[in-house]
Amino acid sequence: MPEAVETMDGWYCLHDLRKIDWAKWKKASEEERRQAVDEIKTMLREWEEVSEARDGSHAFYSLMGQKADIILMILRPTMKELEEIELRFNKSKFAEFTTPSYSYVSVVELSKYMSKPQDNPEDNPGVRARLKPKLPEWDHICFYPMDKRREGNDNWYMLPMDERRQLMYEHSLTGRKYAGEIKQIITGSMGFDDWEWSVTLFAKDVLQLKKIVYEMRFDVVSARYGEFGPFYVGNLLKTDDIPAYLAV
Ligand code: VOV
Repeated sequence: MPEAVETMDGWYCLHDLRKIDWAKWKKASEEERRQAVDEIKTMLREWEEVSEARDGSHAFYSLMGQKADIILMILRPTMKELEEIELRFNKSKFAEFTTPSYSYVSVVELSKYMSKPQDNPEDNPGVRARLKPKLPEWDHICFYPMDKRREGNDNWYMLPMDERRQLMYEHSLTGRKYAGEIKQIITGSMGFDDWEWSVTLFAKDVLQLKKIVYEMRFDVVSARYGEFGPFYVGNLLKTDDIPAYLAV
């Protein structure tokens, strides 16, 4: 039986994607709109304080295309805290003008493919920091869920550990070419959501998102074993820019 790789798990993660009901938003009174904007700005400011205290992190972006208008990605030490945030957002004035379009529940995950058997990577402060990452405020985000294929001869879960390790090593070499251009957060979601992992990429230059995903398509681990869900791409929505984004 192939051996399962051990994972290290960090902060819990919720991706919450919503559409804005622009027709309803336009019909709302100026007072209602002001209240909704103030409330969302207050929430974000409070989350910025949580982030500064290193008790969590979040990202807020507007999305391109018609699948959704906004994405909130939030990281917290417990699932309970994620629930409180989701509930608070749902009960806010602003939520009255949104409809849910997609959500994803997972936990920041690093696997031990690259670590030596005698080492405990969690002793390494760099590894611990990656399990509780501060999400970068880079201009662009790309989010998608993915699986490893289990089909006939292309079954990731039937490969021996050494083969999987080698394929992950090759994957890491492609990834490293994008150091400084792309920051990736991989979260595991087996038992939590419909796909096995979520991939969230941050980029300063939006084109680098296309380039890394394209180049990785040729890594055997993606070419042969990768299956992908919907892709979402968007632009940073800074708290101070929210009134302009929502102005009608
Ligand atoms: C910025 C680039 C980048 C870099 C440097 C990088 C490196 C690494 C390393 C070293 C490791 C293994 C150890 C660990 O840290 O877990 C991983 C792990 C993983 N990756 Fe990755 N990845 C990147 C980027 C990156 C991308 C763009 C994708 C999507 C693939 C695509 O085709 O669309 C991805 C996927 C994953 C997944 C799903 C896993 C977990 C697989 C599993 O079976 O456990 N990843 N990844």
